[in-house]
Amino acid sequence: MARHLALVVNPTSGRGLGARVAPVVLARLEAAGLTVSEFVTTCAEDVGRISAEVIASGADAVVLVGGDGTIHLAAQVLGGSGMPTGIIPAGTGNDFARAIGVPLKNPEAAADRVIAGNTRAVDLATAKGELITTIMCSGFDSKVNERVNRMSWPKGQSRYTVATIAELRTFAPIPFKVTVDGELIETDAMIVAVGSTSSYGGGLQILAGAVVDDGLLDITIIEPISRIKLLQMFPKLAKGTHVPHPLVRQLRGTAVRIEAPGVTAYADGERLGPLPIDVGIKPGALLIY
Ligand SMILES: Nc1ncnc2c1ncn2[C@@H]1O[C@H](COP(=O)(O)OP(=O)(O)OP(=O)(O)O)[C@@H](O)[C@H]1O
Repeated sequence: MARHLALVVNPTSGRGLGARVAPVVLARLEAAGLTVSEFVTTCAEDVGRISAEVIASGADAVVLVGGDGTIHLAAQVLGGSGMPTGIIPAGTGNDFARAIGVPLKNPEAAADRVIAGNTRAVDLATAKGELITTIMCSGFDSKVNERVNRMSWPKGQSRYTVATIAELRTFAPIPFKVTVDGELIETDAMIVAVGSTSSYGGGLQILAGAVVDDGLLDITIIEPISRIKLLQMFPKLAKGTHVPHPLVRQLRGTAVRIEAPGVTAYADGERLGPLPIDVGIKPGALLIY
């Protein structure tokens, strides 16, 4: 029986990659005999609104063409709905797609996962009444994120490199209180990150080893290290080989509270709000291809 899919496209993702990828994906899905309705978003609000309309319309599945910001917006509606969701990576970071093993640079292969039709449920984190599809960061990384969002130049991934170097000049360790399932850790730290997937910033494995469907949050605390050592750690983050470092602490739990003065947390690359923030987990909240 032909399935009816809704293709929700953020044309601005990946500086226009979303718009370029969408026709390729549409053709692939239709060639496989699927009926596809395409919706191109014109603003951020469209992503949630269209996702809600797609669920109400009785479509069999939704396929998102976009990056982590698009997935975050759609997940607010699709999370807990039971709606099978396909992901076609078209962002700059694509960390959620990376976590669930979707081919990152081959939209036709990503579409083939939808065509194959196998689904599985993955966990989503929760904070401040929002669903988080990747990682909430606080500390050096959220300050870099804040700086990136203020920058108009350069474009793309290199903004992170420029912002990281700029932030390093003034950053000092922050006094954190991290409570994991009732156990309080008080420590100065450079970074406290929590989430259900392993990477942010386009593949930096800050939560190396996180499993997307184990019902647990992973937490990484990077305790005070020199600026030069923090900089040296970044290439290791890309491979996840920073973990054996004695000042990198990894924990798991289901309820996490993070407190620190003057820190704004970011989640899925978007501003979440000032600490303190309680993070929880909704096991199996999103059904993905
Ligand atoms: N037409 C639009 N439709 C949807 N979102 C839009 C639109 N125009 C701007 N946006 C904004 O674009 C943001 C970024 O989209 P997205 O995350 O998909 O791309 P990206 O930033 O290139 O990728 P990544 O987050 O993976 O690095 C969204 O969070 C949304 O706020």
